[in-house]
Amino acid sequence: MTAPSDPEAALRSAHREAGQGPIRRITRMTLDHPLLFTISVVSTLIAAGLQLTIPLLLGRAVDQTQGLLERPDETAQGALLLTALTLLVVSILRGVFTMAQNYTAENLGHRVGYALRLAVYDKTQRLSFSFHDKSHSGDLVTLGILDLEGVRMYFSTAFIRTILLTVLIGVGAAVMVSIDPVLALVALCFAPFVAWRSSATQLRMRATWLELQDRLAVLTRVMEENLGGIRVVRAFAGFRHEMFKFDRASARAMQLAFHRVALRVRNSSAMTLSFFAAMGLVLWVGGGKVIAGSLTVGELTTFLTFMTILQMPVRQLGLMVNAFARAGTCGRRVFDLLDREVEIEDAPDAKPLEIGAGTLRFEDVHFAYPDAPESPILNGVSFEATRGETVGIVGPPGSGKSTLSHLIPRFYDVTDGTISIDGQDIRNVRLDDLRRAAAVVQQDSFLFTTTLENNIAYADPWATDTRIAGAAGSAQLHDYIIGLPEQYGTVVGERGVSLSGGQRQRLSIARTVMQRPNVLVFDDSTAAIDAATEARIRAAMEEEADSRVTLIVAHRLASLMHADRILFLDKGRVVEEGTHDELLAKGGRYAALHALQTRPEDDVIAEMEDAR
Ligand SMILES: Nc1ncnc2c1ncn2[C@@H]1O[C@H](COP(=O)(O)OP(=O)(O)OP(=O)(O)O)[C@@H](O)[C@H]1O
Repeated sequence: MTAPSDPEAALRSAHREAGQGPIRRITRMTLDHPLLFTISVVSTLIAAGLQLTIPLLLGRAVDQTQGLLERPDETAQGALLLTALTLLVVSILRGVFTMAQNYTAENLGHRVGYALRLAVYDKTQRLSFSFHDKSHSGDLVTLGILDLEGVRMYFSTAFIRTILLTVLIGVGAAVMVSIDPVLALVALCFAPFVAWRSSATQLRMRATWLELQDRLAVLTRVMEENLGGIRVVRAFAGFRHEMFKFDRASARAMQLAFHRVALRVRNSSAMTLSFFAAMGLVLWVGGGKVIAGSLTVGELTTFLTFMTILQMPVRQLGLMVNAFARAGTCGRRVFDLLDREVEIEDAPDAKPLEIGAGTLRFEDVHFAYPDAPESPILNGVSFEATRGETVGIVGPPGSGKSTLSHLIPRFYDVTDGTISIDGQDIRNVRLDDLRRAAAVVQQDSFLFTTTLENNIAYADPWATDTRIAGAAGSAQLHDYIIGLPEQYGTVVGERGVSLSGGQRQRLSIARTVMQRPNVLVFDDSTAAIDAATEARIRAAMEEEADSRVTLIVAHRLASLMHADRILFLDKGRVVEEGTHDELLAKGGRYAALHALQTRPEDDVIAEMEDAR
């Protein structure tokens, strides 16, 4: 048995027998806990055996009571007492072993669930952006909760139940046949019908459950979007339309729920009816045999008790079939994710990144997103920047500026060409080293629901207060933070204080600066910050700028015109390159953009039309 939480062992267990069928893999995972597995199976067998002796003991007790009524003596009384005591001991032992079986089976199921939950989380952290671009986060959450639950329940509801039901039904039927084959046939006539009804209904219930799950997912998505876009909804007075959308999804889910209830109730009534009909038949046929003297009252009692005991496992056959089907589908989804190839990870011979002069070089870089290989985004981009240099990247929307910056920390790999740092191809160095050395301040500034301090020190949780305050100072956020009642202890994010767009971006800058990267990329990350604050941020960072390469992607030329070199990107190609003054003198695309941003729009448009 592994320790209650041993992450390494859990991850190994979840990845065993990759590529095999889900049921086989889940069963294999349960075998990683041999002690729990053995206790659970042995307890199940003993509990089932003990349960099967109860009808025999009851039958014997009834015969002994009858004998006592006919001929009361101490021996008969003693025998009845012994049977009663045995019944008591058997019942207690059965309870103890059932308890052991339930506890160990649930315990084992939770360990399997823990291992898979960890492995799923680990995988989603490592899978490349190209995977996350295509996946809906809601679907991953569903997989991480509902599908894992289906797999977790496998051991107790499918595996152990199969052993229990096989022993109870198999041995129970054999014992009845050995007492009276004809009566056994009558007693068991309800079993095939109930087993069929139960299995068929459970499979139909499963199909409707999957549909209900889909409908609930739609409902969640409608709600998520509505809450996420609450400002848009209010601004466009979209309340009625949103209400209609929600009501339609909700009504569909309710109809399906009604259908499921009707299915369950109808099925349960039919099974109960057939069971009592069979019991009536046994009483009728068995009663006749008792009168004829070929069966004792005790034996008839044994039959009736067996039937009561067997009713539960026969009805549960459907649940067992359902548990296998559920574990199969849920397991397939979970293992498909776990078996997914991680496109971007350390090469087998990845080396530590060694920083010397800190030179970043793009050599004839080509790139297309993996899901659209026929639409190249970058077409032969080459440039070089050394420590202390600032490179500005500008160009029309969609020209590939953000894409270019995302290639540096290997969010995606180049399709062709090479990106290197100090001559080391970034695909050949350790990913952790690379991502510590090359950091991107993203366009969207994500805040974790925690304190400002934790948000800023995300990359280095052990950073001193002085460093955190220093980073916030460089990002021009320190003065705002110390004005808050809780200062750096203020909780931000969904359940905390709301920050403005500009403040979020400044926090994002502080977080990245904390990392002291060798290559720092600003991906349009000052768009929500006013020009004066931006200039102050730039001045504050001037000192540290000497220790790294800085790349600035921006639409506002004021953000990058101070750069040592500016690249004008269009359709994934560098169409102009030079300093601000050189590019102005050239009178090309950059100069036109500059004119547009610095002079009245009408003048520039008129000038451009004249030039045509
Ligand atoms: N994850 C993605 N998968 C597929 N295509 C993408 C993805 N991200 C961006 N693109 C496409 O790549 C092209 C370049 O996008 P990119 O964001 O790099 O441009 P950009 O120059 O930064 O634009 P903007 O100035 O508007 O931010 C666009 O056509 C965009 O639709």
